[in-house]
Amino acid sequence: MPPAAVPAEEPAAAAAEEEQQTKGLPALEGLVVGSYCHDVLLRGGRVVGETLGGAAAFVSNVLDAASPPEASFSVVSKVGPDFAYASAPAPARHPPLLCPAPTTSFHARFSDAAASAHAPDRQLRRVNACDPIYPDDLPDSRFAYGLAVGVAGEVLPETLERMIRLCRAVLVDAQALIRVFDAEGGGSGAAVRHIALEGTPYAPLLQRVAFLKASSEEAPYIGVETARRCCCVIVTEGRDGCRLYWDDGEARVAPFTAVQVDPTGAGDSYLAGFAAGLLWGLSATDAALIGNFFGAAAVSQIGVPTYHPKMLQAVKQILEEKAIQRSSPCISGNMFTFQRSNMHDELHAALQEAARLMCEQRQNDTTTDSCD
Ligand SMILES: Nc1ncnc2c1ncn2[C@@H]1O[C@H](COP(=O)(O)OP(=O)(O)O)[C@@H](O)[C@H]1O
Ligand SMILES: O=P([O-])([O-])O[C@@H]1[C@@H](O)[C@H](O)[C@@H](O)[C@H](O)[C@@H]1O
Repeated sequence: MPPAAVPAEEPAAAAAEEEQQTKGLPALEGLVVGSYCHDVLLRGGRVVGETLGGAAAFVSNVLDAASPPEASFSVVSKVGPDFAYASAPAPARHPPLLCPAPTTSFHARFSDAAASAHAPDRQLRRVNACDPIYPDDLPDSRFAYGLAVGVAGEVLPETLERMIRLCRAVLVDAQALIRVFDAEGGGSGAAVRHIALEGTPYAPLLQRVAFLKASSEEAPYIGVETARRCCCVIVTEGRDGCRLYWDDGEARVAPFTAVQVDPTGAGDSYLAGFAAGLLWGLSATDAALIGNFFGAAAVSQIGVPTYHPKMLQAVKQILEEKAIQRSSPCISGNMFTFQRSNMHDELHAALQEAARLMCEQRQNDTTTDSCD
């Protein structure tokens, strides 16, 4: 596999220039690109939740909670004048860019049928779409890592291309690349479908991406066997955890127990937890445990979760202890380590204890409504 963010066939001079530009970077600064949205959760035709959504909201929540102290990040997100989460009581913590178009909005319909771990758990309709994020909307700075996390096609191919130029390593959520939106149906919004990644303008960029994450529902559209030759592919499998595929290896990573009340944001929180794990210096397979942990935390609450301070303290302590064993954060190095380390099982067991705190918090919670 080539070094994470350097394209295999890019001219040496351009690669050298890019390397030069990324020297002197603020150690672990990140760039999150994707818009916030309004989520309306429906069950049996009844609204059971209205929340802040968009991968950027879930991702920034996890990065704020779990990144190492020296790591900071910027969010590039667009919303309209109707954005409902600009101020208290629960504002989006990283301010978005304001556009004349309305805020992107999704209706998520949950079915009553018991879902298997791999069945689609919701039908999504996009009701409003804000403006795309253009390359010029990105800051003129260099970043250690970037997360491309669009939900409504807002991360344009040229925007992803610029992210790849600005960031040493880019992690991409497949939902930013393969979603298409059918024609609006009588005010009820556009149905969300997937198309094959191959043949889209994003496909040639894959070899310059470090990690591509897809849910098991999205995985058939990205073509895991082809994609793993370009970058490390992560397939999340709901309550079964996840699998990683790189060019010459693969790994299954065990999940954490959770009481699922709302699956929204699990994939987003997973990706941010995974990135945080890399920032702490873990190998990809070990970092996937942090992804699984925050995925489980996301399904335990409706909307963007709040983390119990005791639980967060426990997770940070675990990561600090494990970080003592790291040589340098993988994300700021040239190469990633993929294999599980010999502390993988120990890390899982320690996080399982923190997950237990999360379940206790949930049991003490008086909320009775659930989307699941
Ligand atoms: N019911 C669950 N119990 C425990 N962990 C879960 C559950 N659902 C999701 N997760 C965690 O969140 C990750 C992402 O969830 P998944 O449903 O696969 O993604 P998406 O939200 O994109 O459909 C999973 O890999 C797993 O680690
Ligand atoms: O649940 P998940 O796949 O991680 O991500 C979700 C998106 O698929 C959805 O479009 C958006 O409205 C949610 O807020 C959330 O970002």
